[in-house]
Amino acid sequence: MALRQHEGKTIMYTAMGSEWRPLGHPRRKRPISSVVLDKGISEKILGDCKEFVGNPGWYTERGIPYRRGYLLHGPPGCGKSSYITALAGDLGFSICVLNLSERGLSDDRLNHLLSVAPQQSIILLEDIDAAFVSREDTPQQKSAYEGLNRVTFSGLLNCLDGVASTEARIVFMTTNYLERLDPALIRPGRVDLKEYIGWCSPHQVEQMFLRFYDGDKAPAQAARFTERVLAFEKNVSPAQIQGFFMFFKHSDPEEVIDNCKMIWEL
Ligand SMILES: Nc1ncnc2c1ncn2[C@@H]1O[C@H](COP(=O)(O)OP(=O)(O)OP(=O)(O)O)[C@@H](O)[C@H]1O
Repeated sequence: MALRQHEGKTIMYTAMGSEWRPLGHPRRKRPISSVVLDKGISEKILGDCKEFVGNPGWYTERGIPYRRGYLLHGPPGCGKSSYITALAGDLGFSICVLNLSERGLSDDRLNHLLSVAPQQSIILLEDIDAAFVSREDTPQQKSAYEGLNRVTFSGLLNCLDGVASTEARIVFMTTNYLERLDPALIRPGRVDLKEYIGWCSPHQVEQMFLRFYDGDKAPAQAARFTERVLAFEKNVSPAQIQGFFMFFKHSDPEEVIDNCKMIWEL
């Protein structure tokens, strides 16, 4: 009954004390095609996850813990969170969001939470760089973190290594700053697939346009829009383009093309 009620929806969980609670109402599944990534990236990650979820035997036969870690890195507003949400929907998984910087989240509590996470869920550790400083950072930077009741770096590594269960365990981490992460955190076994989710490529600009505008003229208009945007030689995120299209949502596509410099001004 509960399952049928949530069909077509993605449940987000947040940690409350030592348990997981649904965060708001289940969200309508976001189609994975609505997140426009550069060519091949979405297929690569989705394919990897499906392969993993569909082959428990491969892991047990080899005595390998049945878990897989992913890291999406890149600038803000390029679709990391949106993609993970859409991916969860596609897999029929829920998402357990953990904020490692949260005060009061000790190593023990983290360990417990990971072991009681709902079945068929993705564990999402967002902005993983904010929780820890790299071992190469200065003592001053490190001391800012001391004295807080928080997860320790080695505690997190232990928890990640210990996340083993008979069902598929998928952990996603995101960061805007790959270079700030300690190599120990992202070594194979903890992070098995790393993917850069970056500023829009020409392909993405064009696809974003086509998601908003249709009709016979749309392909030619999308090509012109892309050319104009690229002529500025500025980085642009899908979130910026989306915001721009929303601003012009009642306008004619030609007006949208003519005003594309506003992408960076809204
Ligand atoms: N690649 C994309 N395709 C379609 N929409 C996108 C894409 N990237 C971002 N958006 C839109 O921009 C907004 C912000 O995106 P999102 O939160 O997924 O970015 P993010 O990369 O996770 O950013 P941050 O690093 O700040 O967490 C969302 O409303 C989303 O719909």
